[in-house]
Amino acid sequence: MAKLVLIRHGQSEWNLQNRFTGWWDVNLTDKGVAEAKKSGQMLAASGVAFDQAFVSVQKRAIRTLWIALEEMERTWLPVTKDWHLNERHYGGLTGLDKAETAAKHGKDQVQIWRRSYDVPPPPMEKGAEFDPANDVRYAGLDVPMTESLKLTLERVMPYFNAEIAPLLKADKNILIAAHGNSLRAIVKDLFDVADDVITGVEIPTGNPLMIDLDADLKVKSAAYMDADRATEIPSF
Ligand SMILES: O=C(O)[C@@H](CO)OP(=O)(O)O
Repeated sequence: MAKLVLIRHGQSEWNLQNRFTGWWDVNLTDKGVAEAKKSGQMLAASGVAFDQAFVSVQKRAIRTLWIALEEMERTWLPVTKDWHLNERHYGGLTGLDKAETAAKHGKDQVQIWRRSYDVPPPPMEKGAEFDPANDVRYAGLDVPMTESLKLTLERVMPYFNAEIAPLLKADKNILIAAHGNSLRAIVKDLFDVADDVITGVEIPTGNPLMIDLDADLKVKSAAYMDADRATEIPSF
């Protein structure tokens, strides 16, 4: 049975400041670094032998993975970085304060932008302060201007199915370091979570979710490694 571990990056500077982040490339806080270290220590203690790791092209996830691999004495592990694992693009909300935005547009509207399955936030304006479109790492890509969870899933899952699923089916143990919503997309698909239920699934920062998968990628067991910071796992 293959093991798949999903780690959401440790606390980021904009998690701490309560700002919509999306594709903006913010760093980890000291607390985020500590969460990543603890993740690595728990993964080392689990004794699982990982074959490969995957990560987005955003430094909060890359650093989380690197710090965890350091703790595991596994910095030599093959790592694939790919933008398909990026956080969902937060459109025109990127950089704004979540509480101020709720005060301006109403809590309900902000909750729809944050957690509805298929309503994307207002699009990013071209050339706006936090528009990543001209970032060299995205050269040649049709960078989205906004993404709902549904749109995020539609870019994450074809990548997962093409690049990661075959490894899991071949019984390889895989580590993925990514983001609240790119991981929510993977969880939705693997656990077959309904559209109106996935919106209530909150993946904690820096807390590895260890999943056992059979050869058909059916979930056989799943648990957060740091039980004190665990959230509810969807049924399977
Ligand atoms: O700001 C973001 O990019 C995400 C993750 O931190 O926030 P939310 O909880 O609204 O999905």
